[in-house]
Amino acid sequence: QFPRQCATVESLRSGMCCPDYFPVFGPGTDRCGVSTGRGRCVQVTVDSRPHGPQYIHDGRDDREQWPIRFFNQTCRCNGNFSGYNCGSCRPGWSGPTCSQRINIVRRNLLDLSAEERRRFVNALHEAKVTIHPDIVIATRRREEIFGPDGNTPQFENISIYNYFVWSHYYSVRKTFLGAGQQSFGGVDFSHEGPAFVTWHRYHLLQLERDMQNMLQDPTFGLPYWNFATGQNTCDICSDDLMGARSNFDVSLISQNSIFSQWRVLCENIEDYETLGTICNSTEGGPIRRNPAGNVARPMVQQLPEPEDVAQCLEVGVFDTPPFYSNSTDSFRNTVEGYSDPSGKYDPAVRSLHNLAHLFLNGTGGQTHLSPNDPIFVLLHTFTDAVFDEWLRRYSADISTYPLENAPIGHNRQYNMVPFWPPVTNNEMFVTAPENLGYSYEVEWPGRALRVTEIITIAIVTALVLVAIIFAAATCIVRVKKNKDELHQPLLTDQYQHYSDDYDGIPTPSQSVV
Ligand SMILES: O=C1C=c2cc(C(=O)O)[nH]c2=CC1=O
Repeated sequence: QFPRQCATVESLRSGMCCPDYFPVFGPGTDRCGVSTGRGRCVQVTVDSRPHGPQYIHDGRDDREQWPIRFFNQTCRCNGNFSGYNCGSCRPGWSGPTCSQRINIVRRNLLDLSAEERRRFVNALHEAKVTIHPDIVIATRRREEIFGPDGNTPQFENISIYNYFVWSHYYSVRKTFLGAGQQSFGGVDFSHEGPAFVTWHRYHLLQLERDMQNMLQDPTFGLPYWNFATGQNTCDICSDDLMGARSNFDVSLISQNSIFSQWRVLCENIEDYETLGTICNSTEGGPIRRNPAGNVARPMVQQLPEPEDVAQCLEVGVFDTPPFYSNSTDSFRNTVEGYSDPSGKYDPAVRSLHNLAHLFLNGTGGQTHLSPNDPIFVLLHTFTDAVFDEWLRRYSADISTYPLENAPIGHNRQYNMVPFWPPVTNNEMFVTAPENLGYSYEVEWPGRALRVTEIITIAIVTALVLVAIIFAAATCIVRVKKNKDELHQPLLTDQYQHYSDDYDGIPTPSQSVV
């Protein structure tokens, strides 16, 4: 969440997090790369518009008006410069002056060659075991951030992949209300609201960027899992991809997969909730996964259908009041999966993204843990591909993205929790190829016809056929009539013939047909 340089008593006390880019003349002399025009240190802007009624504990949570409880000054970068010290480029740009356009292609995981699959799996594992070069995480709430002695900032190093896991946990954690009091769960900074799509988009961009830097490969792109197969099997759960099922325990991953060795972060949810602590970088047990194995909930034993994606893309309004998990006719609530694929809200339904999570039936199906299963990355790139297609089809119409009264964290101008430097939901509401430097190699299913459409087409076809038959019959009758008229001898000729050689028996030319 915060740059290592800012995890100090001085930085926290001053509220300034503007690290140097290249401090030739000593610390603090090149904040935000100011000496080379990269950026400068400015006041943080926070969203102070009202949030929706779901959150009732204002003043009790560090994530309110993010990131003001920790820092009120940050770098603002010029042009295409970006990052915590303006030392990197905005997504879609590269080069020493960030003036070269780049486009990263996100492909279907199943289309990767054997060598590409191997490289992707290895890259994920490297991210799991490589300490994040820039970022550290807070392991205590702001109230306790200086530690028991009041002078020891409570931050920890974390690996690149585990930071991805931790960010998701931090965004969904309950609000601690004090020892002996039940933590408040009616809060989620990344789900059940319009920020669902923008938050997860930035979450993926950040992992992709971190992995590009780690691999020193600026072309590295995260693949996607097209989970809308309608099947009751996980087609990417093979040992060359996300790991097959173990032969020894149905809910574990095969030992032939590196992912069987991964250990899960943020498992001790009861501790965090009762003690008011925060998940740290300590890992616990293995990833659990039992696709289609939830016998108690048959509805989540089958993945979404291709048709569901097609239908969801027909929902033309981005979000609808109350901008929550009970919104109806909302594209966001439909792709998130609280509405049925046509957009109708139904509390009993789980579809698209939610259904894919629940189908996994294990670590990947529990919100505070789900990114621990690497399938999360692929499930969300596909969800993001659907969002991007929606943005393309509807010209990124942001008019129904609420400026206020969305659940806390979800207003258009809210800085997404817990990212640093501050980035608003707004900034992710743009088409990816043109604005964020990546695109999806994907073909969208055509939409099957509705019953009313089938009936209309049948009626129109029948009417057209009747019209054609009628026209043809009229034509035939006319032609026949014309022919008859042509073959009808003139009366005078007839008289002539009869009078010329009449012998009482008409010749063939004289017979009347
Ligand atoms: O990790 C997640 C797990 C989820 C479960 C549901 C549900 O609909 O019950 N939704 C989820 C979202 C997640 O991100």
